[in-house]
Amino acid sequence: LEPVTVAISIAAVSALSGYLTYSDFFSCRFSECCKEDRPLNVSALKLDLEKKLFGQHLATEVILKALTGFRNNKNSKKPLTLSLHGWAGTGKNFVSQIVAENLYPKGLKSNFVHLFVSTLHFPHEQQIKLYQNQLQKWIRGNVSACGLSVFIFDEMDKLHPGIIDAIKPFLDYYEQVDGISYRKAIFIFLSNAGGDLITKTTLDFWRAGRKREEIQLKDLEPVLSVGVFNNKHKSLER
Ligand SMILES: Nc1ncnc2c1ncn2[C@@H]1O[C@H](COP(=O)(O)OP(=O)(O)OP(=O)(O)O)[C@@H](O)[C@H]1O
Repeated sequence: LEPVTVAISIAAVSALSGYLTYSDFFSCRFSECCKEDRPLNVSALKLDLEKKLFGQHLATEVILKALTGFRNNKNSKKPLTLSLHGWAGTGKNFVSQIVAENLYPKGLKSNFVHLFVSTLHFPHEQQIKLYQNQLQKWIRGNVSACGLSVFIFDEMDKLHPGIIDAIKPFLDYYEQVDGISYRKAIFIFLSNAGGDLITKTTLDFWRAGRKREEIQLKDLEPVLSVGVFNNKHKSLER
């Protein structure tokens, strides 16, 4: 290449990138953008969880740590998977909404946040094959459009094992699946399973005169893994 040609190419490239940045700025101002590299505002998420979510010190701690680590890691090896357990009305959907809003201002209404409710979206056992295909297409299509897509599955305890099998390939350590990388995606699973075991542990702490805030994840994990995952959720563990 002659020097003049190079200079023109460079000028053209910098003008083009200037134009792209400019148009990106405007399009993101007026419509929603998927900014995979935008850093997570950790203080805002912390404040939101501490101010809005009541009595769930473990969920607050774990979610904050997991999301911060995941979003700060430029080389995550697999998607972030969070599994939230508890009785009805303990705030699992509420906390997912807080997480979604901290990733995308539109929260659950964002084009990049997808909420599935087992009994609503996958009601008929005889349609499992169709659901599997549609769900896999949906996940694939949305992650290829936005790597930082969020998928929330409510009522996991009512989800057909076939649907869990359809989700599983996206959760593993793969560089790419069919040319798409799922390593920046976030999957949140909500379940009532184990709610009774969590309540029993909490009651045991109370009977022993210990504070609720003293309960640690290690007090619940063994109980949940034996009581929940070794039972109904075998297919998620496989
Ligand atoms: N820990 C909490 N802190 C603050 N508000 C809460 C909490 N738990 C529940 N709520 C309030 O109750 C509403 C219902 O809770 P939510 O739907 O999140 O419960 P859930 O655990 O998802 O229940 P389900 O298992 O029935 O889906 C929330 O929108 C929120 O207003």
